[in-house]
Amino acid sequence: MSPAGITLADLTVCHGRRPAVHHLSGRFAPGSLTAVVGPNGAGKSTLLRALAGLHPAQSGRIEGAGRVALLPQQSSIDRGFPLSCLDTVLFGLWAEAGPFRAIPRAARARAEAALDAVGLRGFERRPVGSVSSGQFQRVLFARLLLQDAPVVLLDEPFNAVDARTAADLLAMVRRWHGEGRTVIAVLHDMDLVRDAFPESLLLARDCLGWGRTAEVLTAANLLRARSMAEDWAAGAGECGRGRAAIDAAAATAA
Ligand SMILES: Nc1ncnc2c1ncn2[C@@H]1O[C@H](COP(=O)(O)OP(=O)(O)OP(=O)(O)O)[C@@H](O)[C@H]1O
Repeated sequence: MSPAGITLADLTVCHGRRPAVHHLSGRFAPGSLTAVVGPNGAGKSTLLRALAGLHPAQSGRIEGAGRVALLPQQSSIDRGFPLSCLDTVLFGLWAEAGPFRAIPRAARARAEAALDAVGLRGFERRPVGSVSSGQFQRVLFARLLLQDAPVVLLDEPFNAVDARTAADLLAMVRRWHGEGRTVIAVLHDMDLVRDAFPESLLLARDCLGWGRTAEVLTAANLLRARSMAEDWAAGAGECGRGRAAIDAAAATAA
């Protein structure tokens, strides 16, 4: 697996005119394992979607993301579609194969192997609407396995799963890290982050810290993130720095 690093250069990502990620600069080193943490509404999911190319930058740049595999938040997925577990895994190849091409037999075999690897052998034909939350999260991890991307983006991967499933999925995350993939996960469990994630990015729209987890997740930083969230609950403003100011800042830095 050739390692992929991702650089963010003064990245701002908006919903409408409101910034969800605000002038974020830094680098996910190749092969790093980073937790993205912060209060509700801090911009974590928006950042992941931008890294996956699903949400455009308002200003600034994302460099080097290349081929990524995204695990979206489970709550954002409609399981009402009559799709089988195997088809859901195969869905991961649509970006490469296109929606109207036949799925090669080898890909089907790989998808079956991926379901097997996450402990769901025999679930191939089960409709995704009929499996539990934890089983569905395993299906989504199987999809990531099939995608086999150098960058893996995980949005709250251990939400609504039991301890056994969380341990199995965390083992998979550690394996990806060991294989040299760049892994970025949105998480709320600070104990887990401190225990298993060497790097952290603390976001509250603005970046409050990015680096070694112990240095980022200080009591002072976490308190500041919380108070920023309380401030914006009263009403988020537009980005105060206009295009001209951004260009001037970039020119000064160059
Ligand atoms: N589709 C959307 N349209 C408008 N605003 C949105 C949309 N999605 C998110 N937002 C807003 O953007 C901000 C950041 O949302 P985002 O989902 O990225 O935060 P988050 O840190 O992932 O939150 P959480 O921890 O609750 O999942 C929030 O204020 C949210 O209300």
